[in-house]
Amino acid sequence: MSSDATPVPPPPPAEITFAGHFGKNPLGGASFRQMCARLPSVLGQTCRMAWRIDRRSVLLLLVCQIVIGLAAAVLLGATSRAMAPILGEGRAADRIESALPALIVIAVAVGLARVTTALASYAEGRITPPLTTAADADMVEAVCRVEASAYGEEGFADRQEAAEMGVMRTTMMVRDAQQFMAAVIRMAAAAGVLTVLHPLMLALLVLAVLPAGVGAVMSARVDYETHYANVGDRNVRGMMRWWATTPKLADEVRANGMTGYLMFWYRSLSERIDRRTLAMAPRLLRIALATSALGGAFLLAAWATLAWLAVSGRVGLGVAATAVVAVQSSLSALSQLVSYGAAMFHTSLYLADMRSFLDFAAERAPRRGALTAPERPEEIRLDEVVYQYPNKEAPAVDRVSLTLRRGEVVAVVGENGSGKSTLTRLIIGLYLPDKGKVAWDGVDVAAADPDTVWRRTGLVPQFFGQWPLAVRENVTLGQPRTHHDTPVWEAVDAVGMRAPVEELPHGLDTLLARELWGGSELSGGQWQRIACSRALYRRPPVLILDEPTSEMDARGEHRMFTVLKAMAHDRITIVVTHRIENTRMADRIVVMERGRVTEQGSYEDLLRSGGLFSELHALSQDR
Ligand SMILES: Nc1ncnc2c1ncn2[C@@H]1O[C@H](COP(=O)(O)OP(=O)(O)OP(=O)(O)O)[C@@H](O)[C@H]1O
Repeated sequence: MSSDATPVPPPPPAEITFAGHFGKNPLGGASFRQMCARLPSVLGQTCRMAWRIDRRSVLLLLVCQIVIGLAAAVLLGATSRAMAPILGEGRAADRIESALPALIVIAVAVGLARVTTALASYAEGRITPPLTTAADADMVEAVCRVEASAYGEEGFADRQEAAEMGVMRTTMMVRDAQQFMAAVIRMAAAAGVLTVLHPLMLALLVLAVLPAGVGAVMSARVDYETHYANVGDRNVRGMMRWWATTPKLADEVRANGMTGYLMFWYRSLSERIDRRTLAMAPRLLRIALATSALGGAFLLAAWATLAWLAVSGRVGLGVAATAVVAVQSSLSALSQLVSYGAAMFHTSLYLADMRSFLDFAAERAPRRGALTAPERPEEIRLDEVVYQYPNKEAPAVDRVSLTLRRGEVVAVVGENGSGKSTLTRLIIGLYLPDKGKVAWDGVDVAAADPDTVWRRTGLVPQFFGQWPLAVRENVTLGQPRTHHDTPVWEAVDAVGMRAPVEELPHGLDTLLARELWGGSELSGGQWQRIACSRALYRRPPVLILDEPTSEMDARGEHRMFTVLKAMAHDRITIVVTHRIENTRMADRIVVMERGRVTEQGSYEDLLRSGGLFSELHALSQDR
């Protein structure tokens, strides 16, 4: 029986899986043969990626592999030649002397193999870091370049998380491929020698190692299944880790007593991930035991066959001794082949996720057309514009027709969720309408190169970046207009931030990141002023401010609107605001309700009309 006195248990984290209808486990229907068949394509993919990065190192790596293989073959041949005199009749000194040429060849082959192995690892070390950097940069760029609407698609974040694993695996893929190739070459050399001795030996050896190969691939499969089941949870856990530990939210977390819940939540999620991982352990153990037992039995048979061949006189003692070396060598090469083959197969699964995400992102890169947005648009016309977010029942913006003119300041007001922010994003082409048209001086934004549109826009969003960069870059966003700081100071002045910036330890050079060594922090309102200065610095022909003064003091707000008004004559300015008093400065006010524009007009007109605007105004006065 629960009562108000018994503490209510905290809710556990929601169950999240990557299995939404866009996520498809590539292992779902793959057979063992199909999986093995992936290896050549992974090898090819690795080669192509590495070739693009550093051809000389790839060539060096290939030459090294061939030399290592040849050295292994020469070593075995020379061992066979040395064994005959060493195991023969006569004085020890004479036997060693006649084996000497072969022994020297062995020493040279061993030395050569060591040197080339070192060179191969040097070449691999040169390829891997830039390869990983390239894969990582490709990922970041792919995400930065997609249409903003793609972020809302189901499975986007989970697919991205799965793809990140592919980026991490690139750190191992060249080494795995190199070791795999080296094993193939060593195998070929040893197998050649063994086949000459007795074909049965080779067959038995393959049988001895094959179970381990099957086991490694089966284990990789189980491991990937676990990874796949955990992708969603790991994604959320990673995000939650940031939210729980970032200094930006430290006050909220502490003062609201949330630490306990966050830790419970984090641990529950981690334990759920661990439970899935541990549930796989018995399966992995069964695979390991079965395959080791089978492999051991076949290996025993291989040694027994060799003993039988030697005892029955079918091969000489010298040949049998060489066979021992060849068996050992091919056994280790086969094990290497199997374990790196499995590792490559494993990597291929993650690379497939990475590839599929990059393709998914490429399909969502803007493909709008080659029209150029006008340099300084005279008017932006919205014609029956409709936009609905994925998985939403109703459009956020519904059949809106509106004309915005240069020199005009338009204020957009309306209750929370009425579609104001979405409307501003449609005006500047961040989203494209599902129906209807947004045109800048007649140029359809949906058919214009988005870069030409965004070169002409400045946006202060509700949630703006507090970039861990210097003050200067926080204003210019890395797009300086001049070699000197005059325009930066103008933008800083316009929002009343000169004195606070001058008081910072290094002025415009001060790093705005308290977490980083030497960084400083601004207050919430000061950050918002900096965000506004960014938009002013750009001097854009289309300026959009979404609740730009929500955190500012009265002086800052007054200053901001005065500046906006002063610079409004040669641009289209749109201000979204909840402070009805602020709309006095606008030439026109647009009122939104449930995605529709229900009223338009001047401050006085709307007050008189008795609609939602006058109601909101009355509420704002009723304190
Ligand atoms: N990224 C998104 N994905 C899905 N739905 C969204 C997204 N952004 C907004 N919405 C939905 O679209 C509708 C309009 O949201 P919008 O942010 O445009 O409203 P708003 O008028 O700016 O609200 P506020 O005054 O709270 O800022 C809301 O129902 C909201 O839930």
